[in-house]
Parts: sequence; structure tokens; C-alpha cells
Amino acid sequence: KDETYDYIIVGGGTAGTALATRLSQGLPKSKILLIEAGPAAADELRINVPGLRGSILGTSYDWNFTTVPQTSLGGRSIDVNRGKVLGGSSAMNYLCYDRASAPEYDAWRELGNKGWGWDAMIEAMTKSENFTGSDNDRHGFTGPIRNYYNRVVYPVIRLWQPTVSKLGINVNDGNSMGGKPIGVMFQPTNIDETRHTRSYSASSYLPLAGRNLVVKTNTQVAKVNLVKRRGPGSVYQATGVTLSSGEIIAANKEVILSAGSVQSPGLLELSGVGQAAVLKAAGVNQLIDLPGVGENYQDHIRVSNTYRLKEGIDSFDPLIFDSAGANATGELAKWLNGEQSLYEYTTAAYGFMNWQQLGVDSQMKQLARKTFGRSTNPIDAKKLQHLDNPIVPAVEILYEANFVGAFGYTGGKFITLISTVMHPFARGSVHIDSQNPAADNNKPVIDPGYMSNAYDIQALVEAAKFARRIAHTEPMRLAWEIETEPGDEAVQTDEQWADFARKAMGSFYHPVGTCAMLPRGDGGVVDANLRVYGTSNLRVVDNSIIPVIPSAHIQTAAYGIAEIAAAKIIAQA
Ligand SMILES: Cc1cc2nc3c(=O)[nH]c(=O)nc-3n(C[C@H](O)[C@H](O)[C@H](O)COP(=O)(O)OP(=O)(O)OC[C@H]3O[C@@H](n4cnc5c(N)ncnc54)[C@H](O)[C@@H]3O)c2cc1C
Repeated sequence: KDETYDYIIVGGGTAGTALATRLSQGLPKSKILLIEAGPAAADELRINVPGLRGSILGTSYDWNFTTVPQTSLGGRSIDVNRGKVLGGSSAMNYLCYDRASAPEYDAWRELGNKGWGWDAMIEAMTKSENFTGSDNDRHGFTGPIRNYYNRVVYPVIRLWQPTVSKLGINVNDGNSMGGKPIGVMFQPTNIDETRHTRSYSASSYLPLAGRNLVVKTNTQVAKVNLVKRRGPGSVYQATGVTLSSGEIIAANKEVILSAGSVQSPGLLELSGVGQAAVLKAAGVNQLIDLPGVGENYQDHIRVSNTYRLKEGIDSFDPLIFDSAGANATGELAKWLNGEQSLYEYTTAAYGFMNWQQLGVDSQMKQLARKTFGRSTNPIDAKKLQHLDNPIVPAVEILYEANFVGAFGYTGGKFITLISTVMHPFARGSVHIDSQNPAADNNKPVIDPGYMSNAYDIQALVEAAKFARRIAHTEPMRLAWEIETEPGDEAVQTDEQWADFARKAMGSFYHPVGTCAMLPRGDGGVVDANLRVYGTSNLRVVDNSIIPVIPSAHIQTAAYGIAEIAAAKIIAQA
């Protein structure tokens, strides 16, 4: 017999699981269904042990997408990793837990979304947070996602602040989460301090859900079922979803897509919502003409500088690259026994900087204006405004005590400086494959247009050059013997840096914007209530609704968006 629920949430990832939990709490009389394509993996050590972060990339817990060959990268395709497991990408991510600057969230309101902005997002982000520790920062203390400052840190990590501050960067330790992230700092990481295990949506939100929430794992949704509502206008109503198996599940009230930036747009397209040309090519009957679906794809781009450490200086490399070795097995045994272990450590040392601090403010602004000054696109205009605001970071440099290079680990102990451009101007797309559109073919056509404009290239070059300056500054300079990537001698000029960046650039796994919350005429897919234009009861609640990429790692935004959406849906029930 057909199943019926009041609310169906598609995608048990970061936002979807948080939303489902909050709806079950706030609407105890409603029947709520959460559908996740991947399995539940509550006991998976590669997810739970913080120091094993990264080890489920490329496994069956990963959708393992790739971009189409990128013209500006000499035809390279870039991995697009996404969690395929209950908890989604929050089960897979690197546990960086931070927030962008306040004006960047205010930009969402300024772009036409009433009620959004820093005030709304900080309230929602702290609602999801449960911080243990003491600092001067903005935190939540009663939410589901637990976080703290690492208690285990190698001495080489401690070189970070004394080194970077010598280059004129302000120390911002314990003050970066309240909307002013500029500076050099240690930040918290989303670990449950009671068991030193990853705190993510499946482990921390889901156990709080009521019995009115049903979770189906290993279940893939093929499309949303839409019918035209009676009466004037052409508004469509979501009546439920069709699974890949063909089974139909009905929704009395709402269907909510939380399949993430790569897959929520595809689900809309498969349901008949999107660009005419894309739907026609795929043989899908268009119900709602919404040209913004799958467009406006933005992501953070990064390169690494790697330095081999001098003899006698310790790093995490043996834990990562020699998992059968005595160091790794001993530390893992400690973690399993509940003792203090090096496997507790995750990324914690950051610098968020503006171009002024890197000494290239006027060049970078001029380049951005020359390239995008005449653009009529509101996202481009907002990014130009961000460049003029010194509290908005343009660059992040992240410091790791292990090898994170692009060309393969060849043994030894390392530090790595990862440079990331916070607001690349490239805006690409993700669409269903016209040759094989079904959702379970698992191959959306992803074209981020990485490094496709002069600003993005130069921004990566300047960031990596500054990372080298940091490495050459004492006390950090005293710790390493050689720069292995890109290599001091091989890469000196800007042209050489740009060439290196084309060969070494990777994604920082932060796609956003593909179901943008924007006015319809500006390419918007959802309105300020996260409702898909042209529908009465279909919403998108995940990071795809973020209109402009923020200068932060974006899991806190996913939780904040889920909290705001839950409050709206409960209030409108
Ligand atoms: C490798 C990696 C490292 C990262 N590191 C960090 C970090 O350190 N800090 C940080 O803040 N952010 C990080 N991020 C980014 C952050 O984790 C994501 O932006 C965020 O988790 C996305 O949340 P979401 O809810 O939008 O999507 P997701 O969490 O990806 O959820 C989407 C869910 O939908 C499911 N799904 C998709 N299609 C279907 C379908 N048809 N039917 C049923 N289910 C479906 C997926 O399986 C998935 O579970 C990282 C991301 C990755 C991939």
C-alpha cells in the first residue's frame, strides 16, 4: 500500500538530518520521513575518529563525482567529493568549524531575501552549537553539534601565530566566530568532548528526534511529483516523491529537498523544474521554467605549499600515511580505549586575511573591477563590494602538520600551508546529463569554470606567494629543510605560480549557489522562505541556497539554514 507522510525530506545529509530532527520536535503530531541514499554508519571509525578525517573520500560513502574537463586547468577534471551516508558531507568533512564575516550573511538580505542576514544566521548557527571551553567568542552552549579547541597539538603547530603575526597579521585567537574573522588564530573543531569523536548531524541531531520521524536509508529519490493546482495562476503542488525503485511516497504537506549543492538542482530538473534547454535535451517535460536551477555554482579553490620538516620534528604524517605502523596503531588503540590520543587532532590553525594585509590591495581590486566592473550580475556586484570591506576576508591560509600536497606523498614529515581564495568570481553550473538523466546514474555534469578569469588566477597566485613568505619567516623557517611543492627554484615568477596553480589547484569542497535564494529575475530558485518559485509546498534546505560563497568552511551555514528553515516550516504549518 502507498505510504503517506506529512513532510518528506529528501537527503539525510548535514542540513536534511538537522531539519528532520527539528521538525519532529516542533511538529510532534506530524509524520515526517527522511530519505537518504546512503547507509547509516554509526560505528564507522573512519567517520568517528577525528584524525582519520579524509579516509572515506573515494569509498562507497562518497558519491565520487568529478567535474567535466576544466579548460583553464589544461583539461584536468577535479574530484567533487560528497557524503553518501546518513549525515551526508558532515560525516566526510574535515571538521573545520568556523563562520564568515557578518557582512557576508547580511549580503543575503541585501540581495533581496527579507529576514535573512547576520543576526538571523548567528542566532541559528549558535542554536545548533554546543561549545565546551572558554574564550571571548560567540558560541552556542545547548545545541546538538559539540565542539571544542583541540587538546592535543604538536609543537610545530604552535609556530603558527608567532610566525604569521610577524608579517603584520593581527592575532584573533578566541574572537573569530562572531562575525569578524580577520586575523591569525586557532579555531574550534566539531568533536564531542565526552568521547573525542566526530560530532555531526547523524550522531548529534538525529538521536534527539521524536518517534514521529521515520528514516529510510539506502533509498534513493528519483524525482518530486508535482501537480498543477486548481485555480488561477500556474502554481504547482508537490504531492510526494517517486523513488528510484518506482515506488511512490505521498506527502500531505510539504516536500523538502536537502540533497546538497550538487544534487538538489538535478532533482528539480528531473521533476520538471529548470531551464528549458536542459530539460528538453534530457527529455523531461518542463513544468516550471526556472533558468537559475543548477547555475551560479561557486566553490573555494586552493593550492598547497608543502615543506619537509627537519629531522626530529614531529608531524601527523605517520598517522596518515603509515596506518599499519607502530605510531598509528598505538595511537588508535589509545583512542579506542578512551585515552588521550593524537587521533583527536583535526585542522585548527587558520589565517583569514584581506588583500591589504597581503600588500596587494589596489592591484587585486583593479583586476576585479577590470574583469567584472561592468557585470550586471548581482553576485559579481556583491563580490566587488566585499573586496572594498576590510573586515571581509579575501584569502584563507590554513596550516597543517602533515603533507597535503597535490603530487603525492613520497615519505617524510611535513607541514603544509593551504591557500584558498574566499570569493572566486567563477560561477559555473551543474545539470543532469542529457544522455543519461536518471538520478541514479550518479553523474551530474559539473562545470565550475575553475580559474576561468584573471582575478581568480591572480588571487590564488598571491595567496600562495604569501604562504611562502609565511614559511620563510621565523620561527617557522627554522622547522623545515625544503619546500617540496611547488619548490623554491622551480617556481619564482607569477607566470610560474599560475602554471603551478593550474596543475595543482583543488576544490575545498564548498560548492554553493546552485538553487540560489534570490529574486526570480536575478536567477533565483527559492524565495526567502526557501520555497521553489512556482510551487506552493516544495522547498530546498541545504547549502545550495547560499547565493554568494562565504569566506568560511560552510558546515555551520548548513546547520544555520536548517535551523531557520525548521522555524519557518513549524511557524507556517
Ligand atoms: C571532503 C569534504 C570536506 C569538507 N570539509 C569541511 C570542513 O572541514 N568544514 C566545513 O565547515 N565544511 C566542510 N565541508 C563542506 C560541508 O561539509 C558541506 O558544505 C555541508 O556538509 C553540505 O551540507 P548539505 O546539507 O548541503 O549537503 P550534504 O551534507 O552533502 O547532504 C546531501 C545528502 O543528500 C543525499 N542525497 C543526494 N541525492 C539523493 C537522492 N536522490 N535521494 C536520497 N538522498 C540523496 C546525499 O547522500 C547526502 O547525504 C567539506 C565537504 C567535503 C565533501
